[in-house]
Amino acid sequence: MTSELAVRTHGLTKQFDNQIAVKNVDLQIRSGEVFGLIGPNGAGKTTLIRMLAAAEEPTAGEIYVTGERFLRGQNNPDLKRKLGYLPDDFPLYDDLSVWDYLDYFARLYFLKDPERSQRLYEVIELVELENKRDSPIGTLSRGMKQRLSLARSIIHNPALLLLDEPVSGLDPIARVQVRNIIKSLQQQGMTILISSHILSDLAELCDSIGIMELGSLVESSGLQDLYDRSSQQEIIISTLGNAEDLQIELRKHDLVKRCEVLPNSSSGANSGAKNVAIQFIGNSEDSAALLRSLVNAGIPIIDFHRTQESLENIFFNLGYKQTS
Ligand SMILES: Nc1ncnc2c1ncn2[C@@H]1O[C@H](COP(=O)(O)OP(=O)(O)OP(=O)(O)O)[C@@H](O)[C@H]1O
Repeated sequence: MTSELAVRTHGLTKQFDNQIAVKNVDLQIRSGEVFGLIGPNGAGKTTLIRMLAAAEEPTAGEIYVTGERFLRGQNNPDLKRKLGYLPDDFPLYDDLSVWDYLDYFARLYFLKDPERSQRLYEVIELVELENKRDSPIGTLSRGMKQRLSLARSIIHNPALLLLDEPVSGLDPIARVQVRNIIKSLQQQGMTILISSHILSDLAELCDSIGIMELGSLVESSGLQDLYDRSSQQEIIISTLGNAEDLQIELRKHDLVKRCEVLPNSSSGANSGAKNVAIQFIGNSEDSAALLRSLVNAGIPIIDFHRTQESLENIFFNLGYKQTS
């Protein structure tokens, strides 16, 4: 991943009549990262994505994609070629076959044979629709249709892929398939912005998270940074010594907020060990420093296990409303 920015917006604003849908958004997405956009219904996610996709003209502000500025009121063809966009309601044509549908869009991007056919084979393999290549779209399951839409949005190998609710309405297996495709695309170097109400999916996929509320981007940071800042971590520490010695050492640390000796486990690899659960408010480096100091104090640690709060809990802890 490079530190170059794939997306940069400055003061991006969209007003519909009396309604400000997106308010003064400064967004930065690094090249090669998967950026998750979350927020309650009506927060402005779709409007923001539509402006980035050049499907909606901003009322004010600027958009740069891979350093190139969108010019207001112009067609920006070169810039649009860098973008792939999967809206949440893109129409499919039931009578067309998978191949003909993708071929149609490949031609719109002026892909010429033999590269065009090669690209079609490539994306059909990526979205695992090889055995449906000649099937009419109307006969595909919902999950297959969504994978086909994803294939359509990347047919021209865009630098930036914008996905608006790509897993909504899909069953768990279909969601995993879409997630795996997104991971493959990231490995190929694509930058991906994805909005979703399914925070567990985003937690698995994203490098960074942006939170929108009432049109504003109220949070934008690396996922790990968000966890470090916002989550109340629990750490389970197991010692071969006695629990009191461990507790005495733990109480010397300001970042340890609660300390509780757990009942002994009578089976498993750690049977006989004493387990202590602590509430810890530090980041990853702080927990590494805590472990180091316990070892240096001569406590015979055999396990030190951080549990991570879910992204959903963090979202609620930050005071935001239900997302779906
Ligand atoms: N074309 C439009 N005309 C008028 N108002 C609009 C239009 N599009 C969106 N809005 C309003 O802008 C606000 C933001 O809507 P948007 O669809 O961007 O939110 P969202 O975060 O994507 O919501 P959801 O999670 O429900 O998809 C809402 O109040 C919506 O009613």
